[in-house]
Order: sequence, then structure tokens, then C-alpha cells
Amino acid sequence: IAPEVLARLSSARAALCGLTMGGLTMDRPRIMGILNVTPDSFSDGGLFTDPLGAVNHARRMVTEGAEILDIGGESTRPGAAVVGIEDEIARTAPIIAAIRDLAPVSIDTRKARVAGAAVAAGAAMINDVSGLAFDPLMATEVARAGVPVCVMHAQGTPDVMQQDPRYGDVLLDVFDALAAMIGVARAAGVPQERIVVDPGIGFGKTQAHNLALLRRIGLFHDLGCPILLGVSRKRFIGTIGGAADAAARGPGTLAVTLAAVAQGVQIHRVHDVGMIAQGLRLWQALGDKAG
Ligand SMILES: Nc1nc2ncc(COP(=O)(O)OP(=O)(O)O)nc2c(=O)[nH]1
Repeated sequence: IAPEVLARLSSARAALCGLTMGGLTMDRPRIMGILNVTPDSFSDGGLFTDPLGAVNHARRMVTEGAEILDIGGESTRPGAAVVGIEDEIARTAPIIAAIRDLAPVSIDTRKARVAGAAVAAGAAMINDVSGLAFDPLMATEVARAGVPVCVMHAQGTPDVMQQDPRYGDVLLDVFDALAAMIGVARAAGVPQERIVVDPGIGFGKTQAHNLALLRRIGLFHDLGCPILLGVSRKRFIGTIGGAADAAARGPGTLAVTLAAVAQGVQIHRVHDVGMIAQGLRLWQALGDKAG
């Protein structure tokens, strides 16, 4: 099946997944705006640690086209330190309460108690970069909270994941690992239609692994869940695109995002919302036969 046909079929199937987060269906690409309230995130650490700055940035991203806001209080870049639960809650819960009416909010955390506090503050989704593996209580917490969860693949933890990542076949290995995560979530009581999958670009992957995953990312539709992709400003974009400064990697991020849209990827987690939203509008106009 031609990739574009596969993408349409997959998008249709994903739309039937019925994931609705704040009423968002998965029948067209959605932008998830990144709100890192951390001092050390790899590309924007420290920019939004003051509450007013964080709220203003959230408002600007929604104005520019973000339909989901992903707030994180702990950097998961290679080598990052683990943040204490109370600190992570203190960083995120008050901001969630302040931005919850702007757009559905996702909490980017590996810890069940942080996720619970976030949902209590108004979060509408849990984004776990450890794929429910870091905190044994997370799967149960997700089921209790009754909100969608993104399970992301990572090989190893941030402190060691980039030292020597290896796979038999990265596509099939990641596919199987995500299928197992879906099994863990379902066994804990999370229904299939509340599960989103993410291959975890840059999380225990070489550049070659990242490119192999991106070339065939449409394969993951066969897991029966919407796909979330986080490539924004990541190292491989800087290396290939020649942009040493992470904040200058928006054009490369847009190129990779549109390639993923062509394979039916539904949720795009990005820093440069305005740039990506503009690109998506052109992409959709080109695909709109009635236009
Ligand atoms: N689902 C999902 N969540 C993620 N959270 C953080 C990062 C890392 O990017 P960023 O948040 O910009 O950096 P940091 O982890 O340093 O805060 N990437 C992903 C991703 O690819 N997918």
C-alpha cells in the first residue's frame, strides 16, 4: 500500500480510536505546545520558571495554534538529574491550575503522585516518557485519573540512554515494546481508546535509529492508537540541518513534522508552535481537493 494511502487508512482508524481529550478528535494533525517549567531543559530551560512567564507563554502558544499544552517540571534530556516529587509538583500544579482553561493540559511526568496532583489541578492527559516503567504506581494512577495517557518508548533512563543504544531491528523492537506498554495500561484498567503511543525520538536512539523510526513511523498505527511525535529541536535535526543552536532548529523540525503528517501522525509536540502551525495550514491546503 502506498504510504499516503496507508496514512489515510491509519488516520481514519485512529480517528475511530475515539481519543477525545478536551474534545480533540484524532482525524487531523494536532499541535501540542511544550511548556517546560524547568531550569535545565535542553533548549528552553529557565525561560518559563516564573509563573507569569509560563502562563504568558502558554497563552501565546494557544494563540499561535497549540491545541494541547504539555507541561513538564523535570528535564529528561540525556544526563538530566531526577527531580524530587514535591519539587516537581510545586513547579507544575500551580501553572496547570492557571492555564487549564486555555487548552487541554498534558502533564509530562514519570511519577504517579505528580500525575495525580496535576490531574487534580486540571490536567487532561498524562505523558509518561518512561512508558509506565519508572513508577510502578503510574499505570494504576492513570486508570484512576480516567484521562488519556501517552506511553513513550525509551531505551534506558536519561542518565545512560545515549551511551550505547542498540536494537535488533529498531522499528520492530520499539513496536513490540509499545505493544507491551499498551498491555500494561490495559491490564491496569486503562481502555484502549485512552492510549496514545510515541516512539521516543532521541530516547536511547542513535541518529540512524531516529531516522529509521521516522521513515516508517506509519507502522505504529497498527497498534490501534493515535501517534504522538516529539522531534522538536532535537540533536539529530541540528546535526543534519547544520543548526548548533537548538532554538534555531524550527525549520528542520517543520520538515520532519510534515513528513510525519504524510504518514498520518496525529499529535506533534513542538516548541515553535507558530512556525509549525503555519506549515500545517499550507500542508492541509495542498491536500484539500475542494480548495
Ligand atoms: N511524549 C513525549 N514527551 C517528551 N517529553 C520531553 C522530551 C524532551 O524534549 P524537551 O521537553 O524539549 O526537553 P527536556 O526533556 O530537556 O525538558 N521529548 C518528548 C517526546 O519526544 N515525546
